[in-house]
Amino acid sequence: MKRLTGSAKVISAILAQEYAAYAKTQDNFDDIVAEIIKNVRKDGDKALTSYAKQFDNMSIETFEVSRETIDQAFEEIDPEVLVALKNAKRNIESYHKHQVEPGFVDAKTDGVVRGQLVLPIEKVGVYVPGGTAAYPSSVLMNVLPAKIAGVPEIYMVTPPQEKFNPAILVAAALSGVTKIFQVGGAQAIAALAYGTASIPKVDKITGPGNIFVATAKKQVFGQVGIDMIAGPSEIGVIADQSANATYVAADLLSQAEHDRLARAILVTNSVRLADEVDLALEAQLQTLPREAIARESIETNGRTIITESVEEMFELMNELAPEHLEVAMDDAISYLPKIKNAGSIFLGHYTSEPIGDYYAGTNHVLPTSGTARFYSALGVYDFVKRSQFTYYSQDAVITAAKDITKLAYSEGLQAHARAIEIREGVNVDD
Ligand SMILES: NC(=O)c1ccc[n+]([C@@H]2O[C@H](COP(=O)([O-])OP(=O)(O)OC[C@H]3O[C@@H](n4cnc5c(N)ncnc54)[C@H](O)[C@@H]3O)[C@@H](O)[C@H]2O)c1
Ligand SMILES: N[C@H](CO)Cc1c[nH]c[nH+]1
Ligand SMILES: [Zn+2]
Repeated sequence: MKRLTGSAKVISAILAQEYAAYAKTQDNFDDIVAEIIKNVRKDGDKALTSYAKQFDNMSIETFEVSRETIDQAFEEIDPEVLVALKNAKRNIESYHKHQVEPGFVDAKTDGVVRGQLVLPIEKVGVYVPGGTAAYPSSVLMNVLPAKIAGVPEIYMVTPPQEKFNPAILVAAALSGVTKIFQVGGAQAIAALAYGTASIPKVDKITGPGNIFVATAKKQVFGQVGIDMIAGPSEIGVIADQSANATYVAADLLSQAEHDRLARAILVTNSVRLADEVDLALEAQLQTLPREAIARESIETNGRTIITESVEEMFELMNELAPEHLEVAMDDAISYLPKIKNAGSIFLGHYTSEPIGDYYAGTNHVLPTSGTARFYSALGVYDFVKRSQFTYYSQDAVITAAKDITKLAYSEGLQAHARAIEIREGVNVDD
């Protein structure tokens, strides 16, 4: 991988420059996606049919996946995959149940009740990627937290396929999706945001996808809610001389194989480890069925950053704010307090990132492109909203009236003051 060495300050400046160059390349995607969204708003299903032909090479007239096709998937699924899906489902549910927020009532002051209701969002659209790989695991990661939150209508979209991987449809049925539509890319996001004759308009869209999907979610934000920018996968590994180079290379490649635009970054204070990881990467790349994708990702976006100290390893990784962060060091748990920005953290030599992709129960829909500075892993909290409520008795209003009216007059807002004064019995015509 391309190597960056020097002081943390120098490397940080190089990374900032590289990021600025990368951000510029986004302009092109912005324009392509804006055009797709405009056409879906204008032509609805007709545009979806035309994009399915153009981008997925499929002739699609009916977007909803039929009950018979889903039933057939249960006949076809490998029984061991079915068991694994059910075990993953159990782990995802048990982890996400901790995220349920109860709301509260505060009634300590006489005549005053305040509180917060936590209410499920009513209609959610979940994107399940399916361009170059199938993602049944992403079905579970999107839908199960929505179900736990109590969302009544969950619409799943995924790119059309000549023949669906049965696990995608089975995962959708097991987790309780309302309807599945075969439509992918930016056009699927536009359809969920604005609605078409076939696809319902939803309140919020969640889920990961490639650069077209991530850019479309950014562009429809405001028309609908979105969970985050969950674009091409990323992995950052912090490793010292105690790390196993073969393991580190395998984990870097686990994310590189997702997408040519995926990003794998090793930060280490050991030149020996960096050299060994480079050798292991080459050896393992040659054996991967998705070598072309992984190689392009590693050669274009992969970086090995060599620092002088452990402190600098964490400082630089916190600046990168990767989607996934592995700490491949002895006593890894003790470094947790040094981590400020990362979507999902994997601690220790044996905690390989794919454990989280499939099985641990933590969510794999995660913020990318440095947005882990302010976004979190998808969770039950993404599928609810909070409504405040207030009750004041007449006595309570009279007690509070002086403060409220003073504040209203100080803002020059007489109608606000009047709304209180008439409840105190003041004659507002005076
Ligand atoms: N961040 C996360 O949480 C997370 C989780 C899982 C997967 N991912 C990412 O999801 C992505 C999956 O990508 P994918 O491509 O396999 O599936 P995808 O479903 O995201 O994208 C496929 C769709 O992209 C559209 N598309 C392809 N080429 C296009 C073009 N030239 N112009 C316009 N639209 C085009 C097509 O509509 C196609 O159906 C990867 O980037 C992977 O890293 C991210
Ligand atoms: N690593 C992906 C998130 O970036 C999730 C995933 C699903 N399947 C395999 N991996
Ligand atoms: Zn993965």
